Formats: sequence, structure tokens, C-alpha cells
Amino acid sequence: MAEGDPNNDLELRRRNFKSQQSTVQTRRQQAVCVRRAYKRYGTKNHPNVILDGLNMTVPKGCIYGLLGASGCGKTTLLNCIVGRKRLNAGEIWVLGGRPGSKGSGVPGPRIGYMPQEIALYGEFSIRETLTYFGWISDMTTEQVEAKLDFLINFLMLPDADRQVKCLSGGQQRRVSFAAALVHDPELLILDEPTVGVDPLLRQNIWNHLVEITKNGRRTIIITTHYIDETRQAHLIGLMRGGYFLAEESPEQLMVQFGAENLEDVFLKLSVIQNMGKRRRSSILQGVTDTIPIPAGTVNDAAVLDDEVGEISGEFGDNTSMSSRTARRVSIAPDASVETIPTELPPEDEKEVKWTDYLKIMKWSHMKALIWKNFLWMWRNIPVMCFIIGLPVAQTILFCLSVGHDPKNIGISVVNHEIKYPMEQCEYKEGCNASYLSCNYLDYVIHNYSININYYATEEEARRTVAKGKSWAMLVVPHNFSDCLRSRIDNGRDAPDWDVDGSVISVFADKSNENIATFLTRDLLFGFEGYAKSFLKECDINPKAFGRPINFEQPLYGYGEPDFTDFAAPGVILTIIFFMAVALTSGSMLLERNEGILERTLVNGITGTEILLSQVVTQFVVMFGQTTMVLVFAFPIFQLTQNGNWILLFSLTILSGVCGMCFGFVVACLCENERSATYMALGSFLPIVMLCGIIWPIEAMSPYLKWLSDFLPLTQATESLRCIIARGWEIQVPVVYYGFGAIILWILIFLTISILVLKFKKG
Ligand SMILES: Nc1ncnc2c1ncn2[C@@H]1O[C@H](COP(=O)(O)OP(=O)(O)OP(=O)(O)O)[C@@H](O)[C@H]1O
Repeated sequence: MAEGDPNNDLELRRRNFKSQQSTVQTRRQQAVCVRRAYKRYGTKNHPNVILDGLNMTVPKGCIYGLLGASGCGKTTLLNCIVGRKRLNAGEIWVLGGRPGSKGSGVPGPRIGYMPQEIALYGEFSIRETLTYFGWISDMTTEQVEAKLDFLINFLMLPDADRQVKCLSGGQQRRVSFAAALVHDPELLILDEPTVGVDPLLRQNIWNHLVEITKNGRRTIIITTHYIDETRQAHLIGLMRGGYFLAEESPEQLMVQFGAENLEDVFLKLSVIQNMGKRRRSSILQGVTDTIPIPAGTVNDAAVLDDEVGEISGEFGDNTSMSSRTARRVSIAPDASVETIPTELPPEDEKEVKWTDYLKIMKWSHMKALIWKNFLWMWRNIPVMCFIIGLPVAQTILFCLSVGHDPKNIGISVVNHEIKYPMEQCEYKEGCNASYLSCNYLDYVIHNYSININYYATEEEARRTVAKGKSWAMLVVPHNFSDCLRSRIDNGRDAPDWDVDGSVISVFADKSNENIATFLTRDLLFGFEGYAKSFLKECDINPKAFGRPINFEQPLYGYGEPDFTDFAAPGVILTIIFFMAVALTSGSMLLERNEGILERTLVNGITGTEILLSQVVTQFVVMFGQTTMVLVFAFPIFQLTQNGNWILLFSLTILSGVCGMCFGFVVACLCENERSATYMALGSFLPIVMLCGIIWPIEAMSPYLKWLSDFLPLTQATESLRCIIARGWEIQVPVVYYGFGAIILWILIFLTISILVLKFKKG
């Protein structure tokens, strides 16, 4: 094979891997082993490098104190160890496997994680909190109960039935500590557990940590700002500038630096680092020499083998200062990836069967999550009442305020038939009534909600319209009644002046399209109605002078079109959809931002399980909301409902489920409530405008109409309209398209959120 041949290179690397097998095995025998970890936030071009070639070795059975200034990257490192964040380059083994890989058990109940934030549900009691964390770690209630008394006594916690939100900050931190301890994990990761804890209890906690690591089966990584309390740790890692300045036993470090306490050591190391004279950190020398590790828990020979590998740079390691410096100089944000072999030796992990991939959830996890969701609701009854009451209030407001005829529209009339103000316009019965205009106006007043004010001159009346005090001016000509009679009597022979003299002129303010439309309708229909009654009084067939077009009883709907009925389907679906978006994204972001979600995920709960548990709980809420909204809209406010109740109910529920899934997407994509609000609000108006909710989609431009067809609520709104207004059943295409489209969107949103949850890690 020629030199430089890629196959040749691959063969060489394979051989190297074989020779490194023992090194790799050794690393996997540690509780945690991190090699050449490189982690940055920000973009490739503007990276904020947090871990920069960091090596860390935590043997099984030891307490490892992780120290460093605030913001140096301790939490980031811990998040990578528990599998919640990914390195940009480098390797991590935790309890023998790769965090996050199938079968590694990490994240999972093998780990107990206490994050920096309290990350607990304030409404839960101590007992409920520990039960929840016990259940998600596969414990039974009896096992939790058995552990509860011990933890309460040991951590000096108050009564187990006290709610977490009623505890002091220090007590809350101790409950959080208890939640990490409850399932007796193999690896306990504690991010500043002793903040706000009094010295006596802090000592107790350390004693307990020492106690549980004695048998060599438990390992603890602990970060703290109280540097000197880590004297009791077996090993400490002093972190600065993205890597460890030293990783030794505390005693060794103090002897080495001739310091009286660890703070001095840290200061001295920092000064040395600043001077560019970094000392070589003898990673495992200290471990094998100074830590009283129980026999059999660490393979000494292997450790030495590992050590040799490290020092000789066999596996590309860099603990010697020169190699570290050389590599650190050359490391570019992702160039480091190239220096890491992409093909790693086969891992000795639990064999994963293809059927494992089908197990998307564990019943014990689902039980815990659903119980927790309902308990949260039960503890927040006022919030729940608001959540169910809000859509009802919105429906009531819609029914009361939208689609009804405008009332008391004022118009100004100048009636030249009478001598106003000396003479008043009054209704006179009979075919020979003198002022037909007065009869017509009287008919309008009594049949429509129109207020008439009379004026003597056109100037006065016009001024009222110009000043916005009236919506129109009507001018009745002098001989209106006579001319109208002549027109009826003479028909096609009526002289022009009679035709012209029988016309009432309307000068309207059409600045408000809706009011102008209603006024036009009332004046025209009013005249038609009055004319019919007048012709009857004169024994003339009204049809002779009526419109030659007659609207019979409609096939669907009522004679008078009602905008409330038109808008109701879309409005109901929108209310349920967006309430679900707000509720789901809000509750998920709340959990995430308080660190509870992160903690739950570290315990081995999967994103899919969280989504499914939310689906179950939100479904119940949605059921309540939908029932209330439909009861108020139809039986109480009497909106048109000629269709199948089951179809109406199921389509409304489906729109809620669709909103819930969209809420998942929002929560997965957005970092905080503010961006989630922007995203939800940003989608609200396009959906309302483009889905044919407030205006028929037939009125849209063809391109927008095409776009509208693909939006989640368009087909569903049309389908619901056909169900309730036309009484159509599921076999009609328009109806089942609505169901199909919304189910398709549910699947799309669910898939997006599962994919984002899976791939969006640090
Ligand atoms: N999600 C993130 N996006 C961007 N930067 C981040 C993110 N998380 C942390 N950082 C930055 O990374 C650095 C290390 O943060 P980290 O929380 O790991 O520090 P820390 O050592 O745990 O600090 P402390 O002791 O104060 O908790 C900080 O400068 C922080 O601002």
C-alpha cells in the first residue's frame, strides 16, 4: 500500500487502537474519565471556549472536589459528564460507558445529580418530592418511604409533609440534596450542595459523603466555593482557563506548594499559570499514591498502564506541559476534532437490540411524570381555574361582542314634505296617507335599531354627519308621496319628474364599512318591507313592485346571514389551539428554566416520555376547556349547531392537541419565556388572518390561498363550519380533510419537537 493511502492510514490507526486497548479499558474502569475535552459556547467564529483540552480522572470510590472560580466551567463540565451537554471534541467515559449512548445507563438512575439551582417543585411536600425522584429512579414507594426518615433526620429537615416553597433557602437546598441521594446512586454529582448550609450540617454532609464512599461502590464529584471544605475529598481538581491546573490529593497539593490551605495552593497555581510556567499535573500519581481507594475497586496495573499512555502521549494525550502548550497553541475551535481518531475501539457496553429502539417509554417513568403533573395542577387550583376559565371568558366575550348588528345608529333626516319644526313627521294609516315618507321612516324606526333626528335644512343635517354625530343624511323631496303614488299608478308611463321626485337621497359617512353596510341594508330592506305593507293597504299585489328575485328558505343557515356563526368555528378552534400553545410552552419552559427538567433528564427520563406525559395531562385540561367552551358557545349563547356533537367535540379537541404539539416545538426551540411569547404571538396573527377565521379564504390572493391551505387551522375551520352549519358527516371530503390535516400537523409538530429534544444538546 502506498504511503499516504487512506486505507493504509486507517490500518495504522486500527493497530494503534489495538495497542491502546488496555488504556481505553483502564479509562473505562474509572468512575469518570475525561480526555482532551474541548467545549465552546457561541459560534465557530466567536467562540467562548470553556473547556480547553481538559483531562480528568475520577477513580471509583473517591470523593472528587471540583474547584475553580465562578464561571470557569465547572457546571458545564458536569453537564457533559451527565450526558446533558456534548463536547465539541474529546472523550468522556462515565461508569464505563459513553454518556448518552444506549445501554450506558447515563443519564439514568446510576447517577444522582444535584444541580446548582434548587430545581424542585415548590408546591410539593418533602415526601412528594422524594417520592417523585425515587419513582423516576425506578424505586418503589416502600423503598422511598424507607429512605425518607433517614434523609429527614440526617439532613435535619422539617416535617416530611411541609411544602418545599414554605422552607428556607438552606432547607430547600437540603431537600434538593436528599432528592439526589434518595436512590443511592453509583455516581453522585453535587453542584455546590453546601451553599447556605450551616457549618455543623456541612460537616455532617461531608461525613456522610465520606461514609458512603467507604465501600468503594459510590463515587462523588462535588463542586464548591468553600475551597477548604474539600480537604476531606480524596482528590481535587483545580480548574482554571479551561483545564486543570492540578489534579491531586489535597494533602499532596499542600505539601507540594508548601501552603497551609488549599486557597493558597490555588492562588499559587494561578500565579504560575499567569506567568506561563504551568506545572505538569501528575494526574494519576496522586491518585494511586495518596488516595485510600478500597482494594479491588481500581486496577492499579491498569492505572499505571494508563499513566504511561498518558505521559508518552500514546493516545494523543497532553498532560506534559510542552505537549499541552503545543496543542493548545494549535487548537482552533473545531480543528481539534481532526486530531481525535474518529473511529474508536469497540466498547464493552451492554448489547443494544433493535427492539430497544422501539421502547420509547417506561411505564414507571410515565406514572411518575403523570402523577407529578396532576399533583402540580391539584396544588395550583386557582391557576387551573384560570386556565379553564380563560377560554370560557374569551368565548363569552366573542359571543357578546362579535357579529351582532350595530345598535342605535343615528341618522339625520331633512324631510321637505313637512314643514319641520312647525310640523312633525307622524305615521298615518291607510292607502291615502298624506306623507308616505313619514310612514317609511316610522317603519324603519320600529323594525331596525336606527335613531332619527330631524333637521330643517340640509346644511344643518350635513354638519351633523361631517362632525361624526350622525352616520347619514336622508333628504326627502317635496312631493315624495305624490310622486311615489304616480310611479306606482302609472308604471312605465310615469313621467320623469315623478320618477325623480320619488327618490330619497342618502349622504352617508362610509368611513366605517361595517356600519355603512348595516345602514344600507336597513334602509333598503326597510323600504321594501314598508312598500309591501303599503301596497297591501292599497289592494295591490306587492310582488308587482317588488324585486324580481326572491330568496326562499335557505338550504343551510338562516335567512339573515350572521357573522357570529361564520366566525365561531375558527374562533373556537383558535381559542383552544392557542390556549394549549401557551399552557404547554409555558409549563415546559418553567420546568426547564428552573432546572427541574434538566435534573429529570439526568435521572434517565427521556424527552419523549416528558412529551407524552404532557400530552396526557394537557389532554385532561383541554377536555375541560373544550367542554366548557362548547357549552357556552352553543347551548348557552345559542350559536348555530346543526351537526354531529361528537365530530364537533373531537375536532375541537384535536385542535387543542395540535396547539399542544406546537407548544412543544416553541418550548424546544426557545431559550426563555420571552422568545416563546414572541414566537407564539408571531404565529397567532398569521394563523388568524390566513386560516379563513375572520374572512373567507375565497377573498385571498391565489398565492396566499395556496399558503393558507397548508396552515394547521385552515382545513379544520372549514371542516368545523361544514359540521355545525351544514350538518355534514365525516364521510364528506371537506370534513375528513379537516381531521386529516390537523392530525398531520400534530405528527409534524411532535416529530419536530422529538428531533429537537434529541439533537439540541449543549
Ligand atoms: N448555555 C450557555 N450559553 C453560553 N454561555 C454559557 C452557557 N452556559 C454557561 N455559559 C458560560 O460558560 C461559562 C462557564 O459557565 P459554568 O456555569 O460552567 O461556570 P461555573 O464554573 O459552574 O460557575 P459558577 O461556579 O459560578 O456556577 C460562563 O462564562 C458562562 O457565562
